[in-house]
Amino acid sequence: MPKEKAFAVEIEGLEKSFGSHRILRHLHLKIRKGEFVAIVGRSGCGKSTLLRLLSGLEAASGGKILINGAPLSGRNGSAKMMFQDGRLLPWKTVLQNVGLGLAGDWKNKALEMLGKVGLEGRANDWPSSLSGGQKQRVALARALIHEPDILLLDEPLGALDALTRIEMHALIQSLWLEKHFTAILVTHDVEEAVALADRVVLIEEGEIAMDYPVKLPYPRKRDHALFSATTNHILNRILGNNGHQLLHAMKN
Ligand SMILES: Nc1ncnc2c1ncn2[C@@H]1O[C@H](COP(=O)(O)OP(=O)(O)OP(=O)(O)O)[C@@H](O)[C@H]1O
Repeated sequence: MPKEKAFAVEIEGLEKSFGSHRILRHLHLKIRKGEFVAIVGRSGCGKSTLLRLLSGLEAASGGKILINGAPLSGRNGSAKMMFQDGRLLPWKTVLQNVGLGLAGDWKNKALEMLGKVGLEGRANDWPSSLSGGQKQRVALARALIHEPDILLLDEPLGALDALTRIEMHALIQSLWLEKHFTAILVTHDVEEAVALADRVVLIEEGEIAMDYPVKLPYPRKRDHALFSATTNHILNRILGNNGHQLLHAMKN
């Protein structure tokens, strides 16, 4: 029998309010080491808030978060976060951005990481000369160079065009398959969630309303017979009772 993997993240009864506005209510979620979990839900349901709580940027109003079995207090040193805007420093070169915060032989490490995201030729360029997709490749390299246990992805591909997104899915997936970090992705795009995640988790009214295992092999292929059926199933669940009619209307 294979040994069950330990949990990277255990969230127990998590609560978060802003003033009298309760965003997360008694939320429970466990994520195993190396899992890829996508978090979906309607705008404003608290997806980004949950990621900020996991990164330690925000403090909970109640409940517990355990990271690798230990209670989280303050900044989460096991996690790196990637945002929709790459947040590159414009006064540093691409290479310097990737090597930020590293000591010793940082240049060679940064060059190797840039190679993994396909941008070794742009090392000495300024971030302003890169396309949106290239900036996100640099942001991904900058996060992964620290070999974090956990990668928190807050809608990192939200501003990219559809084709670039698909290329980024392949890149993120191949790096995840190679490096075995735990990934937690917030996204509006259910297809993106199905393209990447082991599990798709829906937040509704401050709780986990659905935890759906995506049983498709890696590397994921969009033309797999079950790919669109899985996407539609999840979309229907998010949209509620009207979902089926809505999807049907959109397709006709
Ligand atoms: N610092 C804050 N102070 C007050 N309210 C906040 C703060 N941060 C978030 N909120 C509120 O909490 C709710 C959840 O916000 P959050 O950004 O987590 O939602 P989301 O699900 O990520 O939304 P979207 O999908 O639109 O990005 C929103 O109503 C938001 O206005």
